[in-house]
Amino acid sequence: MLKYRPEELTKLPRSVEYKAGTVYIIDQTKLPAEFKIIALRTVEEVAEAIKTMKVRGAPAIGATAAFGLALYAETSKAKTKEDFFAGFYKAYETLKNTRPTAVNLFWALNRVKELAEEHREDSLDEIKRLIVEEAQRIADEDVEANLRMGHYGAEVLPEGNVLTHCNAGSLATVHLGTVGAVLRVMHKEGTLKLLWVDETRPVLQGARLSAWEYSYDGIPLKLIADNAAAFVMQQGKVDAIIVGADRIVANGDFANKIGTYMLAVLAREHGIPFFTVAPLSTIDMSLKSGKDIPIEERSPEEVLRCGGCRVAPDVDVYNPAFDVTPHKYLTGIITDRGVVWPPFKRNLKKLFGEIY
Ligand SMILES: CSC[C@H]1O[C@H](OP(=O)(O)O)[C@H](O)[C@@H]1O
Repeated sequence: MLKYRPEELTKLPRSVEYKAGTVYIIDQTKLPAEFKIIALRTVEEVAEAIKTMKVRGAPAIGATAAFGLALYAETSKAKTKEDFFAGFYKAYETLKNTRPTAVNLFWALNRVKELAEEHREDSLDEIKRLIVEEAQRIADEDVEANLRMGHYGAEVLPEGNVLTHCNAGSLATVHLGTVGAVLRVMHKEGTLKLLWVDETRPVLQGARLSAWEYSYDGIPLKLIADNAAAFVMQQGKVDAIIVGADRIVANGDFANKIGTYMLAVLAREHGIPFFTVAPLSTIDMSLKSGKDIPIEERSPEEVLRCGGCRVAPDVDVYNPAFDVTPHKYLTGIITDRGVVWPPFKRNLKKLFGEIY
């Protein structure tokens, strides 16, 4: 039973919206210094915003890409269906090639593409209308999924101090967050005593984004360097760890921001419950193991600089944006259809079998 509505859980606006051929996003590269909403008016601008992480976070990326297709549909000057679909597929490829790890991107793009193809015999105006409608539906469903996950997660996380990594908050989704929804419901219920926020080098999604959005909503938190997480756990100051996910595969292995695997091993060492939370649109049942997940490598500049200052000489850099945590370290997977417990391979298969 959902006790709270989004507006009772956060004062933030949605992270991405669409209106009449324009995609509006919060420019996350400007936070925390500046809260700025920017307008994206071409597919290329949408793609660039995803690539440069002006908008980031698996579900937010998916919804933004879907709105990119809506933007194409609503602004296309094509006179024939053949020309329209030629441009549609070009837009689809441009958006598909932005970032490789978060499966929500491909899930959202394919959902819109398949709908458009199913209605190829309809009028061009009807096809355009359906594309825009489906993109909006994807965004609205994300908010409802987050609301459900918030309630499910708050039921299973123990009362006390929670540690999180990166940002899987409202900014990483259309609204509320995945981790963010759980933390906000716990805060509402009085069961979240303190939130430990990992700064999350090199892009600092924790320090710049999580610290900003959770303090904005009044959640008590302490920001720590990534290297301090183990010490905080060793002092017995963490009662649970909850992180987002960019791709969960059929056996429960999952990709998430670099540094997640380290936390999982430490949680096991210290007997701390370790959860990931993600909607079904983040689960890729086509991959059997985490070894199959494509891991994005980003620019060396992200590591060579911090807060705009150069922090290292011009040396070789390895900058994987994600790592893969084996399912054996997971206590549970909080989804919008309930909590999935071990054995993950069997229970994920059962969950998807009941739905599809
Ligand atoms: C709610 S999914 C958030 C997920 O996405 C982040 O990656 P990035 O900031 O590179 O888009 C991170 O892995 C979060 O856990």
